[in-house]
Amino acid sequence: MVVDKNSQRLTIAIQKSGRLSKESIALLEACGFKFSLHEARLLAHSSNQPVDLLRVRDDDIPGLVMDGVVDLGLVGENVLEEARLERQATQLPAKINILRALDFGQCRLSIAVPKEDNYRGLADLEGKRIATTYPFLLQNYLQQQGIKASTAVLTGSVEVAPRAGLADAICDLVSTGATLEANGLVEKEVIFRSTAQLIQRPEPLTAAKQAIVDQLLPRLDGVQMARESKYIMLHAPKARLEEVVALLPGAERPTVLPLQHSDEQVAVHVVSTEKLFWETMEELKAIGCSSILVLPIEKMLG
Ligand SMILES: Nc1ncnc2c1ncn2[C@@H]1O[C@H](COP(=O)(O)OP(=O)(O)OP(=O)(O)O)[C@@H](O)[C@H]1O
Ligand SMILES: O=P(O)(O)OC[C@H]1O[C@H](OP(=O)(O)OP(=O)(O)O)[C@H](O)[C@@H]1O
Ligand SMILES: [Mg+2]
Repeated sequence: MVVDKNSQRLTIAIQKSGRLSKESIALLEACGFKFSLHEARLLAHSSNQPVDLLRVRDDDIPGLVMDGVVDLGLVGENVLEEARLERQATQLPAKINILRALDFGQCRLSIAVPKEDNYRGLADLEGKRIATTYPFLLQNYLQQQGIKASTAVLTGSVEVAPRAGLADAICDLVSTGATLEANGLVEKEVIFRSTAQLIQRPEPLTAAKQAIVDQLLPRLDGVQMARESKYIMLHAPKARLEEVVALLPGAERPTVLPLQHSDEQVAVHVVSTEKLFWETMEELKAIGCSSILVLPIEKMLG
């Protein structure tokens, strides 16, 4: 399979199978692209747009985009930054356009040590060996902190390295912390915070491809904004309207409607840009609100 660099079809590289795969496809589909995916195939065509998906290991995505082999990529910032540092060190082109930070793939790259260690601070890592998949991000951090430590580069199962006698500490991705805990490790230093990113190759796109990106970005913003927002409807006592609005996060301009057969109560409709917690709903009820409905929003534009 060869990706034709001069094709008029916009090529987007995504992770084939892993933490970002499902959400990458779901996001592009929510933006209106239709794909028919065959598990074994690397390339998937969109049936309704001149767009192709290239499904690869996430480590390959930054290089493919930086070299202009594909036009766009969806990849974790951790993998992107690691590739950028590695390419800078080896004098390879490392330019990239970051188009958007995305709302999935949130994790952090942290240094963790065995729980029985009496870790007092970074200075304890001086002269030690740290196992990691991200040697450039790690060495960059250690250098900034003035610490000299060696690295053992592992592409997987980093968390077993201390027990296996391969390293004194690890530097790996953490989300819930369950992997560290299961391996008797404790998180000590967060060195990088990451989320998935939409990236574009550095050279300008053809007008036809640029037109697709110009259409994609507002749709993507709309999808992400809608995912964070809720449509809230409730009945509120007219006399306590100000208190009600103050309780609703991000709802500065509510629609207030009269209710038939009621002078004291009004209907309030708002789009709230933040999560609405049970506690807030209970407070609304306590000041006399009723029929409180919280609805998901599918799409938002302008
Ligand atoms: N626990 C996590 N929670 C949330 N996001 C994560 C988590 N672990 C990793 N990620 C993000 O998802 C990306 C992909 O993680 P995954 O574990 O699938 O990578 P991988 O094993 O290197 O996959 P590949 O086979 O494509 O190389 C990571 O680079 C990171 O940005
Ligand atoms: O803090 P936690 O919620 O436990 O998540 C952290 C784990 O998640 C990732 O691995 P993943 O589960 O994607 O599998 P992999 O190691 O096979 O890539 C990462 O490499 C950690 O091992
Ligand atoms: Mg990988």
